[in-house]
Amino acid sequence: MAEYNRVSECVGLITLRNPPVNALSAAVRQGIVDTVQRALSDPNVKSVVICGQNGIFCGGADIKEFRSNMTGPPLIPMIHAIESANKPVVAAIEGSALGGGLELALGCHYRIAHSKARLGLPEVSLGLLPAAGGSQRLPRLIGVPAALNLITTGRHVTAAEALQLGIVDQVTDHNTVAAAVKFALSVAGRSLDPRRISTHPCPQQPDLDALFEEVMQKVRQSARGAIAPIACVQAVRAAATLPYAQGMERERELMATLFTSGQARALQYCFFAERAVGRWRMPSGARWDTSKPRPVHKAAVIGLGTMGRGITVALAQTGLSVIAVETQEKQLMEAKQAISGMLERGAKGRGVAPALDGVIYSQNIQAVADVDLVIEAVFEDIALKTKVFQQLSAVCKPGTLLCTNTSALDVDQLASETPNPELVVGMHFFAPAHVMKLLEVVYGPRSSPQAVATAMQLGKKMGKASVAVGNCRGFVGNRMLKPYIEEAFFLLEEGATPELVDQALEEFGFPMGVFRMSDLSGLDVGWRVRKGDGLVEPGTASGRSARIRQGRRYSPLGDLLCEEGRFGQKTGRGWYQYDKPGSRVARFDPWLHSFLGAYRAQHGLVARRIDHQEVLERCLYALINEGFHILDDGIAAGPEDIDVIYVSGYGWPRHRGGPMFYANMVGLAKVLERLEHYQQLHPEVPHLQPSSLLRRLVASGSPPIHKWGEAIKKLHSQL
Ligand SMILES: CCCCCCC/C=C/C(=O)SCCNC(=O)CCNC(=O)[C@H](O)C(C)(C)COP(=O)(O)OP(=O)(O)OC[C@H]1O[C@@H](n2cnc3c(N)ncnc32)[C@H](O)[C@@H]1OP(=O)(O)O
Repeated sequence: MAEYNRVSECVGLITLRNPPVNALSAAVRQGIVDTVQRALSDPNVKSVVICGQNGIFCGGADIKEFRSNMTGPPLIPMIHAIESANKPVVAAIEGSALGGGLELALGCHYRIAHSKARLGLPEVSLGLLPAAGGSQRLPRLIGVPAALNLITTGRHVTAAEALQLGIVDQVTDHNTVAAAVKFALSVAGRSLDPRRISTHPCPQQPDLDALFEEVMQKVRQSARGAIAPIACVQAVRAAATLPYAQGMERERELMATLFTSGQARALQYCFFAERAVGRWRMPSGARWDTSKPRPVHKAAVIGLGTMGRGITVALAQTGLSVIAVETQEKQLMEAKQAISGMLERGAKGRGVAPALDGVIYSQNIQAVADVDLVIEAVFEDIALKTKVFQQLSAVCKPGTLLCTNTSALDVDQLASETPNPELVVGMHFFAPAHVMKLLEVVYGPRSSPQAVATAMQLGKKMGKASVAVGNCRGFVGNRMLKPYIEEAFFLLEEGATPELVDQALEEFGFPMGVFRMSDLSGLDVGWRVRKGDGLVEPGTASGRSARIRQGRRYSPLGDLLCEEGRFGQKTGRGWYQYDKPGSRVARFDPWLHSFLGAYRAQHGLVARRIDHQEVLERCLYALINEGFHILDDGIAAGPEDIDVIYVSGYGWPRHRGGPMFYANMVGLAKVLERLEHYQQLHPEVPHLQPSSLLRRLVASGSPPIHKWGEAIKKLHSQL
């Protein structure tokens, strides 16, 4: 797993070999220990170069090993032996040097990077800290503020930034290993004392206490309950204030707490879940590895409202040519200006030229005749979308994929109105579409595997977490959101306040609770949907019957607020009040509280004390329960799909792994027991009725989440 060669007569070349990312598995660590020893004991070798095979230095510790009994030589003494070597050791960094990979490089005496390489200590995103000396060496090398920034965010830096920060000694555009070997020859015999980072003190920093206080405050705020970023600050503080050996001891203690934490498990689960969703499969048996995507060189977007503009930007930023169509001239001009601005700002942030020429604007749908794929993003109206799809079917060349950006409409119904339903898929983007990570790729029973593969590949190119899901009302994300929101409304009826519900959810880790989120997105959105469903009635009725609609409990609270013109932030009033329409700071609204009191009195409801635990259990378990229905229905292929959707699109705290992972952590039997408890109290609420899949999983001994797939298959085959 680490190959040894002597090159240029006197350079020992060690090559890490562990595809795909040369992770530091036990075998690789053993290989490094052995080959370093061999190089150091060979009198013909004057210096050593460490590189990785296949254009990648090292992706860090082997994350898969963390959940097993770790064997093999430990990283810290291995890196220490390299740093203590009496011959210069040079890291030749191509591709990535991340986590333990960068820590290994920091143990080397010199670092040469290819200009396209990326370096970073992303352990924080796995619920850990750089505990192979990284938290102690990096601040000594580049100073406390820069190290804090890198270690607490986990961000990857380019080779150019790494050079500027002083992480690497040289950047090359050519063969990195050749450059490193040449460099190693040039430094052979030089004193290595100044190159051993662990022996340096951290560069002086004025007002160290104030700096750490400020950073800790910022980190606590943005961490939303995650513990790793805080431990990272503490570890860097140890580097800044303690001798190296004591700093290492502190690093070890902090890591010991993180390593076994539920948060680390959750974050590592998210890492693998994000990769697992790319290996999609459909109930028909079609799969990612047997379905070839079509090439897409040219795409079109129809309708340039907020969503269409964001989608155009996201497509153009991948380098595709995009035809952007809007039939009204004024709207087309406004959209062109807005899209150009977004492209320019995006390009500035990424230090590249804006892809302004990549977008052609047109008022005429005929302009899309030769594109490979169209994303329709007109208003959410089935009649309008059907008309657009029929026009597209007539205009586009044969084989063009027709995608609809919808959050609610029936993709299959739309497909059935076109001559080639196999070419139709849904692409549910989230606003703003060029920023939000999530994309639900919705397939109907008639969508071809090739259409799904193409949409999934396009999503990946756009940098989205793309998840293939079946077609049903609300798809996965919004379908699960419905019971969550409804429970929040019921809690208000029973005595909670928007402040209490939001606080419980925000302490859990959501960036915003239900009501602040509803104020942000606009109460009228849900009102329109409920009206469409025939649920909204004039708000004069009172008593229990007014709160039962279509045979189930219903809370008209949201409708009543809308009748008052309280649509949220945009009107300056919603569940909270705002200084003026469009303001973002939610303030307590006495009107709302007396309205709730009057509402309860009118309906004969007596307010009771509701605590955070009840808020969490009712909102989250109702949402999770719907997730089990979705798995049972085959709408999502596995719990990872649901979890990625929730973490990347709905603000579910990543350090809690997603709703299904959370249920697994809490214990399926406990979730079932609490749902049964609330269902007994609220028999008129169907979404509290435990899903039969949840019951069956509990009855089969609550298998761990990675075995649910197997268990579901087995349970289905028994039906
Ligand atoms: C008490 C113990 C003390 C231990 C001290 C530990 C201190 C050090 C800790 C660490 O190093 S933790 C790991 C830190 N490294 C990372 O977080 C990097 C993770 N990887 C990536 O960011 C990316 O994979 C990449 C390296 C940038 C490559 O990206 P690319 O898009 O090219 O490929 P992917 O699809 O992401 O990955 C391919 C394949 O490889 C698997 N994989 C990637 N990194 C690791 C890893 N570090 N360990 C194990 N496996 C890894 C990934 O899951 C993919 O697998 P498949 O999905 O194809 O099966």
